[in-house]
Amino acid sequence: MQKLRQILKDVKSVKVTGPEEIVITGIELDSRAVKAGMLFAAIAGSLTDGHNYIEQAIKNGAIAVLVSKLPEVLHENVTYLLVSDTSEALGLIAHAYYEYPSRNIVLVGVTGTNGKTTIATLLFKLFRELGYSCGLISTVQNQVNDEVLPSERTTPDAVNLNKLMNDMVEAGCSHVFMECSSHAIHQNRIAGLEFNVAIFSNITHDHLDYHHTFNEYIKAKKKFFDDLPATAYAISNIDDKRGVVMLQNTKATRLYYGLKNLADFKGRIIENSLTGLLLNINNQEVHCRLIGEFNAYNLLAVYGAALSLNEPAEKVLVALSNLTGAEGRFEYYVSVNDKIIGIVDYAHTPDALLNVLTTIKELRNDNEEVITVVGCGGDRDKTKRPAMTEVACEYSSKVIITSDNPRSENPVDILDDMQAGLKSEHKRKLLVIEDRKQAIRTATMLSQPGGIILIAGKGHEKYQEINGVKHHFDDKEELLEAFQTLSK
Ligand SMILES: CC(=O)N[C@H]1[C@@H](OP(=O)(O)OP(=O)(O)OC[C@H]2O[C@@H](n3ccc(=O)[nH]c3=O)[C@H](O)[C@@H]2O)O[C@H](CO)[C@@H](O)[C@@H]1O[C@H](C)C(=O)N[C@@H](C)C(=O)N[C@H](CCC(=O)O)C(=O)O
Ligand SMILES: Nc1ncnc2c1ncn2[C@@H]1O[C@H](COP(=O)(O)OP(=O)(O)OP(=O)(O)O)[C@@H](O)[C@H]1O
Ligand SMILES: N[C@H](CCC[C@H](N)C(=O)O)C(=O)O
Ligand SMILES: [Mg+2]
Repeated sequence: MQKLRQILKDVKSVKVTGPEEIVITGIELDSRAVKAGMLFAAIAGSLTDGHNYIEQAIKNGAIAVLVSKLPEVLHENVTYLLVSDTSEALGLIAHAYYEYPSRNIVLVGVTGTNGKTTIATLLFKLFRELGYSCGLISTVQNQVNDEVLPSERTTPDAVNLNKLMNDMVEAGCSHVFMECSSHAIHQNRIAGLEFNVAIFSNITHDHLDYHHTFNEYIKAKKKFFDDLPATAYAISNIDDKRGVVMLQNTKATRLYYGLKNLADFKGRIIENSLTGLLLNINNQEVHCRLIGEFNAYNLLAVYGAALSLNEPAEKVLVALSNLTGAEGRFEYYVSVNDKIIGIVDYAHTPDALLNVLTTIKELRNDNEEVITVVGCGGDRDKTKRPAMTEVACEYSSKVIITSDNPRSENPVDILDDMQAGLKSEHKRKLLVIEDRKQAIRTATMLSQPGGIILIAGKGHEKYQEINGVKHHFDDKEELLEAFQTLSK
């Protein structure tokens, strides 16, 4: 419950029509979920516009509405708040409604195409290990210290995000680590939040269904750094082509990490094996349990963030050496009889797939076969489909393409898209098995003893989404069952 006047304090230009001295009981951006006494925020979306549902919101009990254009007929007992950008105003209002949670914690945000979940999760685990009370907001799960909460999206909408962050403050958290997806930045879900540290991992091909061009996608991510205050630290990957540009217009203190170029947090890989990474970070050696060059970057980002928050290097390195990665990221299992290695990984972009497969290539012997099982999500960026198949074929001995959340699309159409323009030498490596369970079974049956199977794209996900229904499905469970069948 908050006074309207109080929560409008940060919205610069707002024209109020109707009663001003009111108290609201909550904020909603979906008219269907509005309850008595709430403020309804009308947001223009990709499918429809919240402005079309103002009447329904009022019928459901809204006493205030946030709009960018006034409806023709106004209700006397409803307060209309006219602003130029409702999604930005909503961010500021939600932050104020939940008593500015970001001001009461150290807030670290991570953006980039790949690595957000890994970096945010490692930071959460690291700071827990260092003795802090912490919150995590991520694709896999949200967490308040040891309490695990389900996560529906990478970054929740402004209302749920501020509510969750406020719960974290109330639970005594001193630090919160969160992923900031490009959708979230673009839709102002994080507007008004005061970040202490912002991290950029990398930018490659993804989400062009939403951002349309690569430049728009870059601009969306860059906005995160442009909006930082001068007191914050902006930490970027200097080896990424866009690593410097990302921080070009930030007021924050710029810091860089990297393996190749000169950087504030400079790493070198001494050894990279299936048991982990031996790294040299700023002239100190550390052995970490994560695997692959891309994880060396993630670990450097984590190290940089911890040092910028004044944690001592020695303590950070000791804690880092104990950490495991996030669920469903390069998790590997070995079959009992045939010593087949099965790897479950969330790679769902061409770049992530390339990274994972080149890492596997570095770690295996030349004579070991690699079978990749991969699919592409329905209602998502279609241009990545053939690119993912090409990468999979280039770096695997055999590829089985299959379903990965077809959503409202016909799975066969997605599989067709994945084969568009495929070179003939790649076609020869390809099997098409729509049913993901069968695809995983087939991979284990085709695998030679000592071979490697990569199951890519779903990682931690526990479902297969078909026509709006989420059916239980777990790559790890399927892999282990297939291994058991093999050993019978
Ligand atoms: C593409 C995208 O980001 N969509 C988000 C967006 O929906 P939209 O623009 O399609 O909304 P819409 O359906 O057009 O409706 C517009 C507005 O009208 C309202 N409405 C609609 C119908 C009605 O009867 N009443 C009503 O009030 C809606 O609540 C909405 O506020 O705004 C909605 C409200 O916040 C979000 O729920 C929705 O996320 C959907 C579920 C989604 O799938 N988002 C994904 C793509 C996403 O955000 N992913 C990122 C990154 C993923 C990654 O890590 O790679 C994430 O952060 O999770
Ligand atoms: N720094 C990195 N660079 C490139 N690829 C990476 C990096 N870190 C992880 N990956 C690959 O990308 C996959 C996704 O990693 P992660 O979940 O950490 O990224 P994310 O940015 O959170 O993804 P999403 O946007 O889907 O939530 C991993 O399973 C791995 O294959
Ligand atoms: N969280 C991201 C990646 C999902 C990866 C894959 N499993 C898919 O469903 O496309 C998204 O919703 O776009
Ligand atoms: Mg993520």
